[in-house]
Amino acid sequence: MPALISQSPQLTDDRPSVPRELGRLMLPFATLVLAVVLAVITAAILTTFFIPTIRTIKLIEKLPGPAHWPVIGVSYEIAFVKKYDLVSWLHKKVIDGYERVAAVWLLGVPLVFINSPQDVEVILSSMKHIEKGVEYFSIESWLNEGLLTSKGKKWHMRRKMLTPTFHFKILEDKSLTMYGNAKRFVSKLLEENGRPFDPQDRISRCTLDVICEAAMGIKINSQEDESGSKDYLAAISRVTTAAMYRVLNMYLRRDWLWGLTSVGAENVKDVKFLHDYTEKIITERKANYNPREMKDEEFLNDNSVGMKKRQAFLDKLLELGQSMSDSDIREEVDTFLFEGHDTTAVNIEFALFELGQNPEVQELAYNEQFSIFGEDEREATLGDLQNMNYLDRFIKECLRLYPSVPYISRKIVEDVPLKDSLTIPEGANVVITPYFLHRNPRYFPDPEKFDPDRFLPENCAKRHSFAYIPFSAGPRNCIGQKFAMMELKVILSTLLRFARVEAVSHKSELQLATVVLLRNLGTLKIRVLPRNNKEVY
Ligand code: HEM
Repeated sequence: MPALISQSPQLTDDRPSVPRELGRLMLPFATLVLAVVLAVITAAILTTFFIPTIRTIKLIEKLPGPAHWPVIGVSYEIAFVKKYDLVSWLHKKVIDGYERVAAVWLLGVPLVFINSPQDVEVILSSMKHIEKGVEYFSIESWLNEGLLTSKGKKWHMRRKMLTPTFHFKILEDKSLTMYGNAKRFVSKLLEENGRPFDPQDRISRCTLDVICEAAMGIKINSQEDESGSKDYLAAISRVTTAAMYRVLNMYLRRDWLWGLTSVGAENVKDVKFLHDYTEKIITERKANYNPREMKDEEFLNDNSVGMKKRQAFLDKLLELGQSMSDSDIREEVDTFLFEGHDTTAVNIEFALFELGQNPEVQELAYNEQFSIFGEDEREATLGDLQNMNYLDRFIKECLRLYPSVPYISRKIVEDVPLKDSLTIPEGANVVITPYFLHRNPRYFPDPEKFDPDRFLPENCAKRHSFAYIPFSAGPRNCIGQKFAMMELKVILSTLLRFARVEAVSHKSELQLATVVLLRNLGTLKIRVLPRNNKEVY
């Protein structure tokens, strides 16, 4: 072989060598790749960037706020903020030093943080500014146009239709369901035999069982057998984390670009899984739902309008099957399954933590339970719940320090004049943060101190009613507020009656982060011991 090559040197020289040929092809190829990359980036920027009007830009520049690049604003900075640093970053940027409002730009979106209860009242009480802000795009592929994210006529119609499904008469009927699940929950905590553990997973399974049984009419028994909920809860955790990531990296707003990223690709699969999960719930309820059998539950006496038909949530949707498509029903089930279990779960986690941190508060709460039930092991009635004044204050204090929904926003559809000649212009994205409002020392002195007595009637009377808004307020407040308060009371009352919580983790270990809801990112361990050697069953 070497001889052959050396005998025909001209032939080899005349023909272009393979590397040189490749080299010549590489240049146009690289140019093409570069052009495609540039086109993708340009398309991403053009389709992602929100284009404000000159008027909006001018009016926003008149509002107080931190120094930042015009229009692009803090987008480059926020993309590098770690999720556990977001709370302190927001505090430094738009809360501290801004008693009323602070405006910043985020990739063309004018964000106006409203920090005073008086101004919050103007926005939340309005019937005009009821469309959700731009951040909600990040959960739309999952919740579509369910009640939380929908707007305009669709929202009005659905809200009117669904409000009666959370009427107190319906709730009264659900207290037994809640109590059964609460007892199962406490007995599962006691199975840990006083060892330190993180109760997060057990709490989520309990609240998921409650919402499935009480609102969807199906039993998934995930407290007994985690296989029915494990993948659902894991997918919820990933989907909410991905939503937060996307809000912080707003340039990933477009679905096509989002789908090209690894987080986005996983998110598409998770959303499909969550939709399949809720479809199974709907199919199961459809198969078992017999309107005739429900008669006693459905027809409840309402003194103002005579006999009125009231149904629990999913049955109402199924009854309207003709006017609602399968995907209409699914988007509401997705919304209520998530909102109905995760918001209460995160709050119960913080409540157990605070019971452990404050043994004297726990004793007062227990004494109240003892004064109502004594040694009796009967279930809690609606009347009992109404007599739990100290527990009510304890829950309110938990929701003050740890509002499950720490950040809400609205799209401003026409200029909003505030007092002292401040104007929030049309097109602004107003942000209201219950987390920071509830820590405003002007309304809650020594705000980090855990003190249920802040909610004694005489103390509440002195405070602006919009200084405390864990369930938001106005027309788009939480539709499940009464359900949530009742569930929190039933679960915590049952826990206090049969068990005692001891702290293991310290307050300094809290790692609060906004991941759609307010979550603790680390583990918060507690010990649970039987109260007076009482058996739960
Ligand atoms: C501790 C528990 C809860 C808290 C702190 C809470 C808080 C909130 C807040 C602040 C909003 C307004 C969100 C916004 O404007 O973006 C909201 C809306 C909503 N909540 Fe709750 N929630 C809780 C429990 C529940 C439960 C148990 C359900 C269902 C059974 C529920 C269903 C909803 C729905 C569907 C909306 C949207 C209402 C609308 O826009 O018309 N929530 N919630």
